[in-house]
Amino acid sequence: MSNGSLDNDIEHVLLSTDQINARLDEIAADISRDYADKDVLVVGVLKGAVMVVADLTRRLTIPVSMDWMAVSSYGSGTKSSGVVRILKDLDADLHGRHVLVVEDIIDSGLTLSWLVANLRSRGPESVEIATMLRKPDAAKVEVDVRYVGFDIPNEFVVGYGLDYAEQYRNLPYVGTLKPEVYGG
Ligand SMILES: O=P(O)(O)OC[C@H]1O[C@H](OP(=O)(O)OP(=O)(O)O)[C@H](O)[C@@H]1O
Ligand code: HPA
Ligand SMILES: [Mg+2]
Repeated sequence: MSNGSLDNDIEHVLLSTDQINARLDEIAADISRDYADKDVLVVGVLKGAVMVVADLTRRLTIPVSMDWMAVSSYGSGTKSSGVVRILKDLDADLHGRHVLVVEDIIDSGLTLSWLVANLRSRGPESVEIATMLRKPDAAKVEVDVRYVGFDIPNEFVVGYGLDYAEQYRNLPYVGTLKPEVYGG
């Protein structure tokens, strides 16, 4: 990890801040239309989804509640362990609610397939998913996603909430890391 600018460790930029913002405008318009007159609970999945939830919900023109869940399947590495742990559960009761799960990325799909099954067992009216990024070539399980920001290649990415060893979440764009960063 460099001591200089945050940008120094980035190999190439996959999605610029402008691209992310333009896509957020479109998805927020879709969600505002689809959920008009519904009692929506936005569930943000900590920690990666913090940026997406903040930027997406501010663009919605409908009232929503927000709640947070923390699950982790990656630890500090770059591969999903497939074992999902609940680190923090929701405060809200899901009975009769329209739940919109917001994620930063669907990679193997293991986290969300597990999470959606878990949330469905709590009696919600509906459960849908919005994700900023998806890696179609990395899918180990199919997850039915209603709103997708961008499909990206099967490379490890950082920024816009996504971390490597808890760093780079605050990059305002999405990029790949230089190989020497993983070298330690
Ligand atoms: O589709 P998958 O292969 O399951 O990967 C996606 C999940 O992995 C990341 O979370 P992580 O466990 O790294 O926690 P974090 O959000 O705190 O970084 C990401 O935020 C998703 O929740
Ligand atoms: O590509 C990724 N980058 C960071 N965190 C992740 N969690 C799943 N996939 C990724
Ligand atoms: Mg992570």
